[in-house]
Amino acid sequence: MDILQKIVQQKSREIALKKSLVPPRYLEHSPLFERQGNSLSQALQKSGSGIIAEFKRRSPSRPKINQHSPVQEVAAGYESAGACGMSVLTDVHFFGGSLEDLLIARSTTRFPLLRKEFIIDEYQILEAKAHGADVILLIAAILETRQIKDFTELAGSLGLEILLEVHDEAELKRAFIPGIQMVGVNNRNLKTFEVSLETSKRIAPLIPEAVIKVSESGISRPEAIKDLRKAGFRGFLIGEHFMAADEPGIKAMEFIKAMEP
Ligand SMILES: O=C(O)c1ccccc1NCC(=O)[C@H](O)[C@H](O)COP(=O)(O)O
Repeated sequence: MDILQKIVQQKSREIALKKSLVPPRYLEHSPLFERQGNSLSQALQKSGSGIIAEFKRRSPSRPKINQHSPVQEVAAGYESAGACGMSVLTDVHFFGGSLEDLLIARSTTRFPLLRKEFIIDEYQILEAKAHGADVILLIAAILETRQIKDFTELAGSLGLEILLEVHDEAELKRAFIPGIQMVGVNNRNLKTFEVSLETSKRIAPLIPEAVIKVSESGISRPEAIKDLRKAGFRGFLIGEHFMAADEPGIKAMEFIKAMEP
């Protein structure tokens, strides 16, 4: 069983339990359900840094990244560093994140927030809205095309944008549907955990022109951004490189300054 299959197995158990404890209609009572979303795709379009800075405590490829930084400090740091948005990992079991982290990030900042989660059920989309997300991630590798259509429709009705994540050409071909605002190419091979920015460059020309391209994972040098921009990318999702620092917000600020021409 590969890592995504393990995560999905765990996720199915968690969702069944959550649904029995908090029925979906209760999520709709969250005051955040009325909040108008803040568009990440527009923020990325308006040039700026293009950085989507991630809050990530640990991961299957790196068991200890940062156990000490409070999410409110990191969120405020990323926003004042000039990031276009923030990605918050909400998976508890494999990444040490939580929905509470998302809620705290929301209460601290105004910029767009991505719920970084392994979404396999509509319930998780309602949760994302109820906890202040502006964008959800849909991972092609764990979803049928039908589910991507249904989830995109539900997200749209709630004012949430979609970042569709692909790892290769076949996934892009099968999973991309109109209505998706952003496509993210994940540079991390989830079987070996190796990262290669060449994956982004290879897949970029196949992504429809009108869609915002995001390069995800393994970015640690400001010079890499120049290269990825040339390949057509407007967004750059960076987690480990910032979070491994003592002060992720300061690290992000230095990185964004170093990107300036
Ligand atoms: O990061 C992992 O080890 C991982 C393993 C299995 C599924 C997903 C995983 N990461 C999620 C991500 O997409 C990254 O957190 C994100 O792109 C940022 O990557 P990085 O800058 O390399 O931390």
